[in-house]
Amino acid sequence: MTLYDRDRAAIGDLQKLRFFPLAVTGGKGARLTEEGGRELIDLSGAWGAASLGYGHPAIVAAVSAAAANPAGASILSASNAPAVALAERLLAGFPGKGTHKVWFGHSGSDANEAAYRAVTKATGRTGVIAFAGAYHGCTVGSMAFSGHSVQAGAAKADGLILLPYPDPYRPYRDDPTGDAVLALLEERLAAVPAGSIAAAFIEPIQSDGGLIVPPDGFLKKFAALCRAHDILVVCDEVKVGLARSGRLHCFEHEAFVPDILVLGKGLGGGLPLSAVIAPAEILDCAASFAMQTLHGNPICAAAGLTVLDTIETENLAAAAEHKGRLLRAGLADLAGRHPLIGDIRGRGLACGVELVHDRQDRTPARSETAKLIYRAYELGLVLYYVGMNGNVLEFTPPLTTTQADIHEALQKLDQALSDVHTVPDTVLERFAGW
Ligand SMILES: Cc1ncc(COP(=O)(O)O)c(/C=N/[C@@H]2CCCCNC2=O)c1O
Repeated sequence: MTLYDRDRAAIGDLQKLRFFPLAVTGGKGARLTEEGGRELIDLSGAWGAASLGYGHPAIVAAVSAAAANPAGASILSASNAPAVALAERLLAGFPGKGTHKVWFGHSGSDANEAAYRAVTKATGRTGVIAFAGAYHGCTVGSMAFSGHSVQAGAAKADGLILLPYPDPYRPYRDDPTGDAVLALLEERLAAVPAGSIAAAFIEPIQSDGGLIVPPDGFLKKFAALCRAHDILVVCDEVKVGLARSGRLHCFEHEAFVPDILVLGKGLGGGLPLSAVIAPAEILDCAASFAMQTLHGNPICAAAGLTVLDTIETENLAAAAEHKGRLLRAGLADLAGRHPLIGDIRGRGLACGVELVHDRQDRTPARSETAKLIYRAYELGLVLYYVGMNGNVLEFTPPLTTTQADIHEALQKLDQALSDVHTVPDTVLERFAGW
């Protein structure tokens, strides 16, 4: 039996989001090694979690040292040096006014859920604003204010106001500025009792909803409108934060500062680690309220400290900005030869390529997208798709990806685009995708 066959026999489908039979035995840099030794370039970086790629020497050294002399295993009932140091580092890099503190978790889901539960507890308000297409997590609490189609069946939060995300390529009410979304929010707020909304959750680039960069100025106007109604603004930067967008924090592109920042994925450099940075009065509103045994694990915290150090020492925000421009320029070159490419967008190394049947009517090319990433896998690329129409290639490679990796990946993608129509429909029957 192959490794993938053993996976199918031993691990349930519950947590699988599969597009092709990738079974990994190792990794180095931006490359994964399959059983049998084939190397693939990972353009997803494990959905953005492998921020420093695989086997980064600094991570290996930090995790090995922490594992050899672990400062306990949790922050719940004993403090530990790595977690305290990481909290201090995160606060030093957050420009929020007043006193903020940190909550540590394992995932973006538990962090968003903790943020939601804490703001409703601290304010006594139950309402929450969020966006269609938003993926804030896969726990009951984080699904309650997520708007992605994959969580459509989940129970939604009482008083949830779900807005269309301002998408310049598919603009709500044909308004590319996003002002029509703000007008809708004003209408929805007028229809609820004043002071009933606790917080608004927004991704500064909506990732699983289609790697959508909002129109310039939207985030700042959205935050101002929320604050005019005394509504806390929560930025979910689990995927696009921590240098990926070309700035340390993605919100910096819009010169506004959220009240609460949620981090995850790349914070752990491939280990399970998330964090919420929020005003002390929110995170001190109760004790033993949002806890899991291994929260604040010192080995994961050591990894987090190394990620932040490496972002600084290797200047990874500027690197992401530069390499992202190279990537998008290469994708634009491909668009000249492949009409399937309808739109190219992103900031830094958070890029999206929307595939359409026709550039005029922009009908989503869902089937071709699934076939393309399957063919790309056969050619040696790991690349997944996102979007409410399942037609947006998502590029969130390790921030340490080299220019040579990008060049080689673009060549393989060029070939995959040429080959899409050779991929039989039957291939997709084995993989559920989104
Ligand atoms: C902006 C944002 N916020 C929170 C989450 C949830 O993070 P976890 O999957 O670490 O719980 C995510 C997770 N996104 C999904 C994870 C499941 C597989 C599909 N691709 C993602 O990136 C996210 O993108």
